[in-house]
Amino acid sequence: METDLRLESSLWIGNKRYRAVLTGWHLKWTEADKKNGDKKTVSVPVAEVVGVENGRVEILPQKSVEDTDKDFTVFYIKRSRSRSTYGLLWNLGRTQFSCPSRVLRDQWTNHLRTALKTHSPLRPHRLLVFINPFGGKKKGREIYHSLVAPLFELAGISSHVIVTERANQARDHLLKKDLTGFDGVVCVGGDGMFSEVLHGLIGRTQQEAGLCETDPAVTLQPCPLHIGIIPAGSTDCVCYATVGVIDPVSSALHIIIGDSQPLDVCSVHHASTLVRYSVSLVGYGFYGDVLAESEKHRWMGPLRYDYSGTVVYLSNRSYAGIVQYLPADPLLSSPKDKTRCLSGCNVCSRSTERLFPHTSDSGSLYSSHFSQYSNDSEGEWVSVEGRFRCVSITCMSSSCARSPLGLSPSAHLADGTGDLILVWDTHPLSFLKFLYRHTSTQDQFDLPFVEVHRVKAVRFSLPDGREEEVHEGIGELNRAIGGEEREYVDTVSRNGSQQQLAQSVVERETMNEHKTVAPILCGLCCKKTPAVSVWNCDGEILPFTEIFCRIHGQLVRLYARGIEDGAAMQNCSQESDKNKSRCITYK
Ligand SMILES: Nc1ncnc2c1ncn2[C@@H]1O[C@H](COP(=O)(O)OP(=O)(O)OP(=O)(O)O)[C@@H](O)[C@H]1O
Repeated sequence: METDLRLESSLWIGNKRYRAVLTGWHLKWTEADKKNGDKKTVSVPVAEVVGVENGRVEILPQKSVEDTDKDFTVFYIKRSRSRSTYGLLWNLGRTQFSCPSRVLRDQWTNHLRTALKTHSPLRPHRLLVFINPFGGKKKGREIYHSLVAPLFELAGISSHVIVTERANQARDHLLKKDLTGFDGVVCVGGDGMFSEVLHGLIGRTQQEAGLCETDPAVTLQPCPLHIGIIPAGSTDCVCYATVGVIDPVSSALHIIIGDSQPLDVCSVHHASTLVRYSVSLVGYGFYGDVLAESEKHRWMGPLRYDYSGTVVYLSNRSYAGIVQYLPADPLLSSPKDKTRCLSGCNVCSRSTERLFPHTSDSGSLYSSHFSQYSNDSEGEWVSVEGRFRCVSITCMSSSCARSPLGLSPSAHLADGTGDLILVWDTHPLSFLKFLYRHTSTQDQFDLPFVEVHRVKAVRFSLPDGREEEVHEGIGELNRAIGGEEREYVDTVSRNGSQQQLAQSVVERETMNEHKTVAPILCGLCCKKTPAVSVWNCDGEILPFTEIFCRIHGQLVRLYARGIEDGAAMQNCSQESDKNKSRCITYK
C-alpha cells in the first residue's frame, strides 16, 4: 500500500523549487536548489493533514479561492507554544504548491486524498453539534460559525447543528432521538454543556445495552460515540485538562483528525439512585461551600468564585465525616509519583489492555461486557473518620488556567482510578498554604494534614447521630428541586433549580444549631457554622450528603489526545535532519 501511494516530483512554492515526496505516512518537501547542508525538509504526517484543495485557497480568517489549474493547497496541523498554558496550540498550517502541469496536480491531490482515507480511518464524517448560545461570554454561535464550521467544511465533515433553547436540551436529545449515522457529538460551550452531553451519551448507551445506570454495582457499557469539546464557557476545565489549551481552533483540529482520548468517569450514587456523573471534581467541605456561596452571587460573574472563596475561607469551617475507600493497585501508579499524564501516557495505555483484555480493536471494545469492578470489590476497603476541611475525588488532574498542575497533578485521564484527597482540619494559615500551593509548583500533598490515595471507589457518610439531621436537609433540598426523590436526580440545570438548591443550603446553614468551629474575624464569617457541607460535583450542588462514588475506567472517548508536552516537542524540533522523520515538526 505504501508503494502504491508513493509519489515524488518537483513542486514549486512561490518561485522556489522543492523535491516533494508522499510516502503514504508522510508528505515531505525539501528545497531542491541548495547545497546538501543547507537543505531544509518539512515533514507533515498524513494523519495531520486537514484537507487538500485544488487552486490557491485560504480558509481562515476568510475563505478565498483562486481556481488555478496547476496549483493545489495543503492544509495541515501546525503547533505553537502558548505562553499561558502547558499544552500546545494547534493552528491551521497552509502551503500552496504549483505543478508544471494539471495532470501532475491532479495526481498529487488524488494521492493525498487516498492517503488520508487509508491512514486516518477514524476521522469523523458526520457530527451532531450542540451550541449553548448562553455559555461563557455568549459567543458560542460566533465561535462555531467563524472558526469551527469552515474547518469542518474543509475536512469534508457534515454537521447537524442544534442551538439549544433551554438547559438539558442536549442531554434529552441524546437520550431520546435517533443518533444513527453520527460518528460523534460536539458541544460548543463550557463544562456544564459537556456534562449534559456526557449524561445524555452515557444514559443512551446503557439504555440500549439494557443496563441499569442507577445500580452502582453494574459495570457500565462504554459509549460508542466520541465527544468533542469546542470551548466557549467560563472555565472550560475539561477541555483544558484533555487538550492542554483552551482554544476553539485547536479543539476543532483534534476533532477533524479523529483523535481519541479515553476518559474515566465517576458515577455518584445515593442509596439506590444515580445522582450524577463526574469527570473532574466531586468535592465536599471547602469546594462545596464555595459553590453554594457563589450561587448566591451569580450577578458578580466569574468574580463570584474569588469572592466566595474568600468568604468561605474566612468562615474557617471543617466537617465531621466517615470516608471509606477502595484503594487501586499501588504497583500500577501513585498520586505522589510526580509523573504527569501526557499525550501517549503509558499508564493509561496499559490500563486499556487491563480494562479491556479481550479486545484488540475499538469496535469490539464497545461490544464486550466487563467485570473490572467485581474483581476490585474483592479488595480491602479502608475507613477513616474525623473532621475534614475538604474531601475531594477527582478522575483527572483537574488542571485549569489558575492551577496549571491541578488538584492532583499526577492523576490519569484513563487509568480507571480516581484520586481521593483528604484535607484534615487544620489551622487556617496551614489550609491557606494548601490552597496557595495549587497555584504554584509546590507540592500540595507534602503537608502533614493532607492525604491522597488512588482509589476505585469511595463512600462518604456522616458520624452517628448526624444522619437524621441530614435527611431533613435532603428532604428540604429535594423539595427545592421540585418534589420527591427520583430515580435519576436531576441536578444538571445551573439555572433555577441550582439557585434554589443554593438558597436552601443557605437557609439550612442559618437554621442549624450546631456550631463546631469558632469563627474567626467578624462580619462575613460570624454566621453559625453548619454541621454538614454540600457536595460540589463538576460545578453542581448535589442534593445528598451521604454518597457512594465509583470510577468507571474509560467510559467515554473524547476527540483529544491528552496534553502534549511542549518542552519535549521543542527538543524534538531541534533534532538533526536525519532524525526529523521521527519527530512531529513543522517550520
Ligand atoms: N439555551 C440554554 N439556555 C439556558 N441554559 C442552557 C442553554 N443551553 C445550555 N444551558 C445550560 O447552561 C449551563 C452552563 O453552560 P456552559 O457550561 O456552556 O457555560 P458556562 O457555565 O459559562 O461555562 P463553564 O461550565 O465552563 O463554567 C449548562 O449547565 C447547560 O445545561
